[in-house]
Amino acid sequence: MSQDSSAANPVKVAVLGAHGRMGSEAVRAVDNARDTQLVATIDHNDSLQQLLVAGAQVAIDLTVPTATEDNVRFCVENGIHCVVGTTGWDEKRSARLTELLEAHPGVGVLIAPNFSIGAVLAMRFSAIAAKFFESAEIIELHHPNKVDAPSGTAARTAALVGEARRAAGLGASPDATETDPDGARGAKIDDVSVHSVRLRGLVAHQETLLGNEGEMLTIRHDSFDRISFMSGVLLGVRSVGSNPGLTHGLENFMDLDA
Ligand SMILES: NC(=O)c1ccc[n+]([C@@H]2O[C@H](COP(=O)([O-])OP(=O)(O)OC[C@H]3O[C@@H](n4cnc5c(N)ncnc54)[C@H](O)[C@@H]3O)[C@@H](O)[C@H]2O)c1
Ligand SMILES: O=C(O)C1=N[C@H](C(=O)O)CCC1
Repeated sequence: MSQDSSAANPVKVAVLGAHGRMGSEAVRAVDNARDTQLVATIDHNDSLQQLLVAGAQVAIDLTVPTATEDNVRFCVENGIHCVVGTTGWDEKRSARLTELLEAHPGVGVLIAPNFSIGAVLAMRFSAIAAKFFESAEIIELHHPNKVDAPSGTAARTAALVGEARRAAGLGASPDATETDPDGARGAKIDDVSVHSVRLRGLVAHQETLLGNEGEMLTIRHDSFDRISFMSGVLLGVRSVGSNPGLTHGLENFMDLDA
């Protein structure tokens, strides 16, 4: 699945959002890997034309929900593959991107709600376990500088859990709450309650709680440091060029069934 890259023939990579928390870590990761070459670093107010001048083959987008769609459109229209970690890719945006990619065959875009291997596995484990439990809720906990809630990972996990519950003929989790004026029961995504905590000291953490009479299964993942996302970012960079069209989720580039 991987693009043919090597130290002698490195993939030319640009990082968008390069001054941010994730972007600066990605700049280091791309710079340090033997088979990738950092050719451009772009942040707010920099011109995307730099990508063309630098001959970028893959752009990593780690910006903000309001900017990511325009960035990706520019890249696709110019034949640059994209690895996207930025949140905000709802169904409408994804549908527009799929249409755009149909007009640009050969270009690949990976949208990865979470690049950490543990979080990808936690999402998969949650989806597998979901049909065996009467109740399911998600708690996501992040640093207080995060601009969106709930997290992209929690939204994706809730969608996977909701889909598995529906397929198994389960309805919404039992809940006798009659009034919830302040949203104490969380956001509802695919009939799954998602609770968002923002706390100084945290990076990115999530729990899927699954309950039956007399038991609870907790599937928890913790990213203590943004380095945890970098092997996934590099896997995306190495794989996206040989996977044209839209790929949703890093698990598609991992051998989870082995
Ligand atoms: N998929 C994952 O594994 C993963 C992990 C962590 C964060 N994220 C997501 O990545 C995004 C960035 O997170 P962060 O914590 O690094 O945020 P951040 O605020 O630290 O960084 C965002 C950067 O993007 C820049 N920016 C804003 N508009 C831009 C534009 N039009 N072009 C280029 N740069 C622009 C900002 O100036 C800033 O430097 C968020 O959506 C976050 O949820 C994803
Ligand atoms: O720090 C963030 O912001 C994160 N964003 C992603 C999300 O919203 O799921 C991934 C985890 C970290």
